[in-house]
Amino acid sequence: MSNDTNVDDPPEDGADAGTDEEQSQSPARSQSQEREQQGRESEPESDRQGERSPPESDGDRRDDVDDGDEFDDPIDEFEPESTEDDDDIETVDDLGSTVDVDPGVEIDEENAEDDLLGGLKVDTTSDIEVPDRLVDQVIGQDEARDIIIKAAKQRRHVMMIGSPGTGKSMLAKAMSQLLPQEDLQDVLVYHNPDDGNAPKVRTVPAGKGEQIVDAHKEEARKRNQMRSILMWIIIAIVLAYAILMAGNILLGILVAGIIWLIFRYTSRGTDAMVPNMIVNNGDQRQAPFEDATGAHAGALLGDVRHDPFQSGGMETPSHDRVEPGSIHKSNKGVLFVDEINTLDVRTQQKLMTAIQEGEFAITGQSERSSGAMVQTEPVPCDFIMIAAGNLDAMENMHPALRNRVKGYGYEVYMEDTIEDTPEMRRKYARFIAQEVERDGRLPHFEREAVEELILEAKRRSGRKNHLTLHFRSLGGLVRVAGDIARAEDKDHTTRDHVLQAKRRSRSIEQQLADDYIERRKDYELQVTQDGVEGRVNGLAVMGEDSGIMLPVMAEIAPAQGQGQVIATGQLKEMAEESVQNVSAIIKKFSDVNLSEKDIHIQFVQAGQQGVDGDSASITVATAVISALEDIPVDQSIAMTGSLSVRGDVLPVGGVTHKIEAAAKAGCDKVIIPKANEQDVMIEEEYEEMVEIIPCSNISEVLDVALEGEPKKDSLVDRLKQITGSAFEGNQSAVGSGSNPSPQ
Ligand SMILES: Nc1ncnc2c1ncn2[C@@H]1O[C@H](COP(=O)(O)OP(=O)(O)OP(=O)(O)O)[C@@H](O)[C@H]1O
Repeated sequence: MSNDTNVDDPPEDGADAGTDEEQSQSPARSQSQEREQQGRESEPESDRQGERSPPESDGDRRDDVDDGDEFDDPIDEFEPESTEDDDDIETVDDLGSTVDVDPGVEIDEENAEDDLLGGLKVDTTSDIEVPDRLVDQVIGQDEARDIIIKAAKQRRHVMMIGSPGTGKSMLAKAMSQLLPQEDLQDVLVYHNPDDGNAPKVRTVPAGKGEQIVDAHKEEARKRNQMRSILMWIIIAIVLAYAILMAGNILLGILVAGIIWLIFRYTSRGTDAMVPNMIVNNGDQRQAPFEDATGAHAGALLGDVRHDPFQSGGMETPSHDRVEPGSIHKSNKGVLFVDEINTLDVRTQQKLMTAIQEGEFAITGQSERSSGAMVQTEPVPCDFIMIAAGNLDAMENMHPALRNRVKGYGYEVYMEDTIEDTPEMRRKYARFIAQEVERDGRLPHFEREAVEELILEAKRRSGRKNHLTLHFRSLGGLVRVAGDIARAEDKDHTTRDHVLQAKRRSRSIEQQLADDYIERRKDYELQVTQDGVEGRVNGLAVMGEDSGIMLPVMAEIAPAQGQGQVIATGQLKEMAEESVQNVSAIIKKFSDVNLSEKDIHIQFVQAGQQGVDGDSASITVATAVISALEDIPVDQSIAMTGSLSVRGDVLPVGGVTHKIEAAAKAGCDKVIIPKANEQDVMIEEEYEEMVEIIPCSNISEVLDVALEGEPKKDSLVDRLKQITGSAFEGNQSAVGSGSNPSPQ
């Protein structure tokens, strides 16, 4: 591959990509650049109407690329248009770092702390200014944002790991806006007269490629025109001679036909001289951003199409069949690969080579295709890779590829929540304005609608004083609410629209959970009244945002041999372990000889998914103790909490959704771990329906859940003694019904 200013001639040899400046910027590319220093170029014989230029040294290619004046004829007249004037995108030197963007609205600083909009004095989101640059639109993720800015400056690769919808691809796109546009190049592939299966490659400054192709086409057109004229003159002479001199018109027609055929088939050669522009950055206003998520080898690494007519003058020249891959299209820009672990190992290895070399030859990816015979000179692919994925992406990523990213870049973990501050709430209001503007059709949101969405962001965070950073799903809510307002032909989206949207945009898990609850009501499987021995209403989470009530039943039966704990209901590993922990406590404090008994524990209708996690261990303990002691459990209570082997109730996830599920199912009280008390952010409508009882040890749980007084020296009584001190201390919390509001 070569890169010089003699734009219309393919070079004979040499390999290059990048510039001296890039050399200092991208250590990953040092090998290719060393080669590039040695690369030589010369013009081919075929193209230049007899003109030849001697091979010339590449020297400093930066100069070559930037200097369009030395273009040879006939391209000289096609000076590339300057791209500087219309480049209004800031370069990395004036990035402005992570300075906060002014929302363009007055702020009531005094009341900012208590105001859900952080003191923003706005009536609707149309009053809020949306920043132009994508990097300024990113909310939260300060570390990732700083890294992206730094990596854009230093041309480093980045690996972003985190939950979906937290801004990974947004940051990658933002990075492409930060890269300098003036480095962009067009890539042309030329026919190689010496070896038809080894097309030559040349890079030229962005915008110049199109001019070269046009010039070649024009040249080819003129050449064809000349040939046509010549052909018709010869045919006319032949016909005239045949008629006038030989007197044989048939012979004349025959010869004319042969001449026509000869001209027709030999004319294909002139078209072959037109280069194939595989990367065209002529119209690019910013460095390219290529999303190669889930791309197969051809789309990622480039391909050469199959040619069904491989001979007889019908074939398509190999350079015309070359297709660029994402790695080539993202040259000087950003290659974004989400779920990088889904790329097969060979593709990951090739990607690694491309990163290392900064250039990668294109060949046919299918072994059976005629394209596999073709291999171009190396094509530049000096991209910055942003690899993204969830935590498991790291495990399955090729270790050497990860090592490349680590060695020449940064790794960053995306945050899921951010502290709730007035400044952050102002940014959330701006997020809604951003989403409305991006969509282009949604009515702007009224102040109350924004407040409701910020409340929802708090709720979805699942942590006190935090806001969720799962913006994709929050953006989904904005769009549904806006769509409802639009369908009603309203000028603005109101709080009511947001509430409707929340009901409408329930996740599949929420819809399933609601369906379960309905069905259980039909079959009277849901017991929420009276006391039942050995039965406890447990609570579980489905998906990310939905709770479900899951009864647990325990039965004690005489053992056939050695007594054992038998748990059914598709328990997963963690849940099984929690059952073992519970049985440890019971064995220790019960005077019943458990070696003679089997303890059966059933997770009733746990469903297809099975039970994961240990958040049901207080439920299991309560059910078993109730069955052992023959004390009924109050069925108006539901509970969630993990249990330590010493009887402490430990915090669990998803308490808000679980409490809401218990309320929906008809329970009056919900026992939760005391440590989770601050995470409760239930919807207003459920606040009146349930009393929340935080507990810190199993004794407190039993005290609330079991009906009637425990007998002296019973298991319940003994448990009270071991957890007595903690129990005394937390007595006040029990039954207090503390019910934190969403705010
Ligand atoms: N931090 C953020 N600030 C502002 N908007 C955001 C942020 N994160 C996500 N968004 C919004 O959510 C949309 C989706 O985010 P994005 O595609 O970047 O997520 P992602 O992390 O790449 O998810 P995935 O891994 O599923 O591809 C963005 O287009 C943007 O509108």
